[in-house]
Amino acid sequence: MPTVLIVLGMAGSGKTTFVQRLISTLAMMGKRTYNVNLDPAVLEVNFPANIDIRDSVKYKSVMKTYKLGPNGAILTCLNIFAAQFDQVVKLIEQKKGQVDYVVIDTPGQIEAFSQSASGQIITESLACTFPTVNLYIADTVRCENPNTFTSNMLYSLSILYKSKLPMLVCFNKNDILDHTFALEWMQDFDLLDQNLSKVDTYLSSLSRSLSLVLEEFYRTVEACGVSARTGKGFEGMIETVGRCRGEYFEVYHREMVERIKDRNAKEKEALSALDVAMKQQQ
Ligand SMILES: Nc1nc2c(ncn2[C@@H]2O[C@H](COP(=O)(O)OP(=O)(O)OP(=O)(O)O)[C@@H](O)[C@H]2O)c(=O)[nH]1
Repeated sequence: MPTVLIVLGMAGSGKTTFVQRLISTLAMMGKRTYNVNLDPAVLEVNFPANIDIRDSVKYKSVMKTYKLGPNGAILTCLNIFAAQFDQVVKLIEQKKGQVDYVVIDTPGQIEAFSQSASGQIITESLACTFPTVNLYIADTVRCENPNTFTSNMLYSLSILYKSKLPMLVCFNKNDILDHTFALEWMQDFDLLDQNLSKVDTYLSSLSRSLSLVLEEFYRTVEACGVSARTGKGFEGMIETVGRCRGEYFEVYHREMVERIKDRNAKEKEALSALDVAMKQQQ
């Protein structure tokens, strides 16, 4: 059964470069990948995509037809694609004996996928069929600012809660700046606090209060440092993905099946109530 890796991160964090490096590292390790591009607005896909959202929905014509701006058009393309996503799952299922990893690149604007209904539908469709792990890409250089570090941690926390799937935070661009400080901040609140007081603004005191809330999250989540540009840290990261896959089976899968069962039962109940109401009206 292949492991699905959903690559998410803020604009410019290096998602696409990361996906390219991930695919090439896995190939060098003798692993077979099935690659999916979910960014409808990208001009060129710089990795060998087996499925490309742009083959099904045309971003420019969606913009024109529905008179939408760039973000609205990305959301609409994802909605259209999510409605046919069961076909993508079927395609991957057919390949499951020939594939070790399914690698998914998401749109540049993180919220278009991570906070949208279509993103949730796509994630759930994959995760109820295959072991699925979210890879959150954070820009290490930007995280040097403790407020930006906290924003990234909050964002990944919100994705963890929304998707209820194992999460691996990858501090990218560690060829420019070593990521060890970020791992230390995740383990040592006092150290982060000292750094927050160096940039003492209203935002820092908010970040400080939020950091206490985040302590539990830091205990749950896996984190590592990588450079998508040089490939540094990728083999270790792939090893950690293996642990996350284990967690999916031990913790997350059972909860997901229960959640889906519960939702289906509620939908069935609502439909039969609607049926009764319509019959009474006739
Ligand atoms: N030094 C260095 N630069 C990197 C690394 N990863 C990505 N970059 C650079 O960061 C910039 C953004 O990278 P992308 O891969 O386009 O990032 P993205 O998150 O996909 O960007 P959008 O999809 O446009 O939001 C590019 O200039 C990359 O060359 C890295 O590990 N090290």
